[in-house]
Formats: sequence, C-alpha cells, structure tokens
Amino acid sequence: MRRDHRPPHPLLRTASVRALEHAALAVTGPGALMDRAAAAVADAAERLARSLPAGTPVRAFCGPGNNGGDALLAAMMLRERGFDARAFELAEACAGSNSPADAARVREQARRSGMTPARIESLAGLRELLDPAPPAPAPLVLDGLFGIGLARPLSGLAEAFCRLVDELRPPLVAVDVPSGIDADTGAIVGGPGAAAVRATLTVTMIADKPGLRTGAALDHVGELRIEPLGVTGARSDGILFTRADAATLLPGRPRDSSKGSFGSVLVIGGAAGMAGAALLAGRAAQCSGAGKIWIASPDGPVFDPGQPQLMTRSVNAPFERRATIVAGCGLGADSRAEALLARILDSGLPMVLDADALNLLALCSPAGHGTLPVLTPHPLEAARLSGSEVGEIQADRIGAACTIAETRRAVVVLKGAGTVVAHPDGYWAIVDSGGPALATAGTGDVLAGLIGGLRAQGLSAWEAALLGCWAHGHAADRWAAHCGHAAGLSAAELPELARGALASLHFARNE
Ligand SMILES: NC(=O)C1=CN([C@@H]2O[C@H](COP(=O)(O)OP(=O)(O)OC[C@H]3O[C@@H](n4cnc5c(N)ncnc54)[C@H](OP(=O)(O)O)[C@@H]3O)[C@@H](O)[C@H]2O)[C@@H](O)CC1
Ligand SMILES: [K+]
Repeated sequence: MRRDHRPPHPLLRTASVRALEHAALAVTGPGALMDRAAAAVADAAERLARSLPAGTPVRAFCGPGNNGGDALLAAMMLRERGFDARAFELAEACAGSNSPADAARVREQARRSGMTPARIESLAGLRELLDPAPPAPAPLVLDGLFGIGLARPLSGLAEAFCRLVDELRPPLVAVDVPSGIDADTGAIVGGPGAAAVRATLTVTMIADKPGLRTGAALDHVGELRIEPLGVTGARSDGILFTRADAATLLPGRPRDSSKGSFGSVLVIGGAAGMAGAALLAGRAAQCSGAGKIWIASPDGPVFDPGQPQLMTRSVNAPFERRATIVAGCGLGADSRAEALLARILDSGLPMVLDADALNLLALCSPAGHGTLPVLTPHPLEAARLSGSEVGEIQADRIGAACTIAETRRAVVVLKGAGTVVAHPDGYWAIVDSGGPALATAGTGDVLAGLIGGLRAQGLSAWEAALLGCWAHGHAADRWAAHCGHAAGLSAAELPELARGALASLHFARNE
C-alpha cells in the first residue's frame, strides 16, 4: 500500500541555486537575500555560542565574494547583539578580486561602522587568531571564505586556515558550504589531499545541495541547516531519499497470502572460501520479507545451519521461472563464474549484481537486459565498470553513478559515504542513512540480498534499490547510536537489524 506524503527533499546543483537566486533577486531587490542569509548565520552562531563559555569571541573569515559578504554581515549583526565580533580577510585569497555588488555593499556598510575586515598576512597572524594565548578565550569561527563560487583548490593562507581548523577544531559555522567543498559533488576541490574546512554546523542557503550529502563532504559539513531565505519554486536536480520516502515503499503484507505471494530469491555465489558471502545475502533476502530463498554455489551446496529455511540448489539447474537473482557475492572470477554470469544475463530475470559479478560484467561490453538490473558497485567496482579510476569516481559520485546507469542500462547503487542511486533515465537520489559502521566485510552482500528480497516482493528495480539502501544504512546507524560507537558491527548482525529498520517504517507511515 502506498500513501501520498510530503514532497521529496530536493537537492539543487549550483546552477539551479543561482537561477533561483536571480529570479528571487528580481523580486526582492538587491541585498535582501544577503540580509536574510546573514541573519540565519548570526542566529545559528548565537545558538552555538550558548554551549560555549560566556564571552567567547566571534571571528569571521571573509572571502572576496558574496560568501564573504554573508559572513561579514553576520559578524556585524552579532556585534550589534553584544558579541565581541570581528572580521578578517586572508591576503592571498582576496588578492585582485573585485567584490560582487551585494558583497561590495556590505563592505561599504562595514567600513562606515568601523568593521572593515582586518587583513591577515601571515600564518603566524592566523594562528594567533585561531589559537590565542591564554587567558584570551578561544573563538567561535565563521567560515565565509568561499561558497558556491569556489573555482579552484584552496591555497596559501586559505589552505593554512583549513589545516589549523583541523588541528584546533574550533566551534565553526560554515556559511552555505564548508570552504574547499564542491557544492555539486561533495568532493574536496583539488582531490583528497587538498584542503577544506571542517564545520561544526553548516548553514546552507536557498536549498539543500548534493555536495553536502555525499563523499568527502560528510566529514566536513557537521550539522546541516537549510535556510530557504523565503525563496520558493525549487525544481530539484535530485532528491535526498529519507525515512518518509522509505515508508511509502514498504511492500504490503496482506492477510490472505502465502510464501508464494512474496517472491523467490536465488542467490548465486558463495564459491569455496566465500560461502559466507552468499549466506549473508540469503539471510538478508529472508529478513527483507521475501517468501523463498535458494542458495546456489558453483562449488556445491552451501548450508546455513543457523538458517535452515535457506534452500540449496545446483547452479546447473534451470533458474526458477519467477525468481529474482542476486549474483556475485563470493562468485569467484574463473571461467565457470563467467559462464554463469552469461546465463544470468541471458535469463531476462530481475537481478541484483554485486561484487564478482560486477568485475566480470566490467569485462563485457554494455548490453540490453530483459528487465532493469540493479548494480551495487563500491567505488573500485564502479571504476572498473566505467574504465576509470577510483579518484575519478569519488570526484563526482553522482555523475559517475549516472554515467554507469546510462551506459549499462541499469539502476546503479554507488556505495560509500552518501550512497548514490542512479536511474538510466537520468534521475538520481542520495540515501539519507548509513555511516562508517558499514565499512566492514560482508555488509555489501547483505545490501545485495536486501535489494533482491525487496525486488522479489514486487518493488521496481529503482524502488528496491532505494528502500534496500535506506534500511541497510538505517540499521547500521541505529546500531551505532545504540552502542555510541561506529566500530565493530559484524555483517552477520545486519540482516536482523535491517529487518528492524523496515519494521520501524510501519510507524513512520502513521507519523
Ligand atoms: N546564490 C544564493 O543562493 C545566495 C548566495 N549567497 C552567498 O553567495 C555565495 C556565492 O557567492 P559568489 O558567487 O560571489 O561566490 P563565492 O563563493 O563567494 O566565491 C567567489 C569568489 O572567490 C574567488 N575564488 C574562488 N575560488 C577561489 C580560490 N580557491 N582561491 C581564491 N579565490 C577563489 C572567486 O574569484 P575568481 O574565481 O573570480 O577569480 C570569487 O572572487 C553563496 O555561497 C552564498 O554564501 C547569499 O548571499 C544569498 C543567496
Ligand atoms: K564557506
């Protein structure tokens, strides 16, 4: 049963945000959006300051563009509210730049009120500000160096600023986007070795952005607040797939049903030494609610004594006519596996391809399939599928997932921080669950099994991929929250935790 629910959570790329900004400015007039953005930053900083020692000073770092304008105006507002607020600019980051109109207006306003940003010329000056000698209190920092206008890697004092923030970890409010992060991709501009600010809190303007929800950004954004600034009409480029979305996809469970009503899953994998991979996928399919599960291993039957309901089957037997295939978990890479994959691809059955199946698929040229398959690559597998490098995948996770989805005509689940799900027709979502607890062997097998089990229950490839990813991520998040620690989750625990995550959606439907 499906229910209508609130509209999806939109994610807007920079071009869309700028289009909205221009349309809004035509109505509000110059400066209005910056006033609202600065007030939102000042409010957020004031709230954060309540958890800090009384008298904590505010130090705003202002870049040459409107991001700097937001921060400078916020600092002026905070000073009016009684804070010891001062503004600074970094010599090299401002060299030769002409401020855009809004920022120039705020700079003029600051000059008249005696708050012209002081220029920092050296690393020593920067350190003195961020790490003042006691008894001078440590500051609350506003990062207004760069926002959606960041055009190249941070360098010089801007880079040094990020390194010092990493070292000192001051309470820090990032304006719009943590400086150094690409608002479209979530990558650090310049790659993993380049610098980006690590925020306690990011206040982002007009709309949520994909680059705040995936990849390296997840270690930089901190808590995220979205401030629409009164701007409406956002047309999303993609969506954040949330618990509320997941609740609309939960397969129904009519009273008048039997095991035949909830589909069959055939897990193909678990070759010698890797039997556990297939068993994890099978257990997960079971916990997703699928009616019947078979495991077919190229090296003979693998039996799960703790889960005797999982049936075994010969890989040489004809595939069950209405089964959903989950293939690749511990399948191996030999000629037998290759032949098996060819049979699977020819079957036209709904399928989820993971791990070894993806590595073998990478060797085949893209071909059409009977029904849309789901591919679940991690970044290395995605690189193999697209003939590129992991660095290129991680530099634009959404772009990479969309490209593979299009060329392979499949729903692609690009795993990793901020899992991206892409459809061959060009739409995409980032899943709003999951975390580092999942960074351990076998969790991918569980994900493949969950998606396969949901697919077998009648969800489309797109729906099953989204719901499977959400349940998988939420299960791990809940476990980590319960333990207070994100390390030590074993893949074998995950299927039952995911079952709990799916069950919790019954309540979300009524919220
Ligand atoms: N749109 C909205 O929703 C609203 C936007 N608002 C705010 O405006 C922000 C966008 O402002 P923006 O367009 O002026 O860009 P911004 O990020 O300030 O940087 C551009 C400047 O930085 C420079 N520069 C770039 N990279 C550099 C580097 N590595 N190292 C050194 N310099 C570098 C670049 O120089 P150039 O590349 O031109 O040489 C240019 O001078 C947005 O994030 C939000 O905070 C709100 O006020 C209201 C609503
Ligand atoms: K910023």
